[in-house]
Amino acid sequence: MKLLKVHGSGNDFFILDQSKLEKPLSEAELKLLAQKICDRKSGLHGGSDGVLSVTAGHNDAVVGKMRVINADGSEASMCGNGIRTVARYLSEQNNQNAFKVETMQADLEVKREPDFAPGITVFEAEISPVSFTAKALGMHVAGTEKLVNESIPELSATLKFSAVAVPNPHLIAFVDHATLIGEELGRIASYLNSKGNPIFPDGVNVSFVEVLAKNKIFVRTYERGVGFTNACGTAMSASSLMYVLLFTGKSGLEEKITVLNPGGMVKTKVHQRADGSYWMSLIGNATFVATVEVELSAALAGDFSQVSWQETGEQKAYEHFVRSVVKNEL
Ligand SMILES: N[C@H](CCC[C@H](N)C(=O)O)C(=O)O
Repeated sequence: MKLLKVHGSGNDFFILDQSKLEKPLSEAELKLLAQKICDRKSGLHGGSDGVLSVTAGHNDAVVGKMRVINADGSEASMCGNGIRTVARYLSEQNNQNAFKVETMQADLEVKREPDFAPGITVFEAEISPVSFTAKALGMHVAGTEKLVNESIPELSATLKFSAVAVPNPHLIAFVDHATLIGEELGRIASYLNSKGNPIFPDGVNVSFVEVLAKNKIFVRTYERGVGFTNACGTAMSASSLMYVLLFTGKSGLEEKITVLNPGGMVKTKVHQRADGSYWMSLIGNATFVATVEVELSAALAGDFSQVSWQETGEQKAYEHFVRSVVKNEL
């Protein structure tokens, strides 16, 4: 079975193109495969944040379909960093640079963009649909249908939170630098992703955001189904939306925002449609790290003793990009 090790801003995945398999995996196999190969200790070559399953799109205009399986085996409706890598994979498979990718709730536009630096292939992805409703978020906060810059005393006596689904659920707080790098994020996020918590019973991605300058933010995220990751594309998009709504207002629409994260940097734009709804553009690297071959039966058993791992050489270019370009942005 062939896999492709990829990352978007250091948020890493294995792409599994199921259209190349004799028989698609069962739901149970797909879940178990993610749990086995993603494990950071016992997984495939250091594991990953998740698996991106690619299959044929629902019609010719939609080049492929992406499903997102987190490292714990749970499925998410969207993955912003992941869809850029799937877009590049489908672009090279089909020799197209602009097309749509089917996701759980929408067919999303993707397109090739100019490289950020030598060897840094870049794609732009549409992040949509966006909803603030408690229902879309799976959120239960007493008497709260929409949470925008409000306190949640059960979580924190000081922080103010916003909740937005893009369409996966995000809880976001704007904080100072000490809080950004402190323990609060892990404490709050692990509680909200613990079994039986009454606020987000299905879990939630939690991000702390520091405003570094006008149209420049730093986003640190604890992801549902994964834990702390280098970056979370939907979180960076959701944080950009909240930055515009809470700090710049309408003048911030259509402006390019630089979003830094522990794994690197992306650019975002926030758009508003005539009907008042929002969507975002997420622009960032789609790095292919290695091509991988492993027997499915061995992978499902967590046996990675007979794996073929061929590095592409792109990771060196990415690390140079982070050292040179990204560090200068901080
Ligand atoms: N952990 C997320 C899915 C992956 C999203 C993230 N990796 C991204 O780039 O958007 C969730 O359960 O909603």
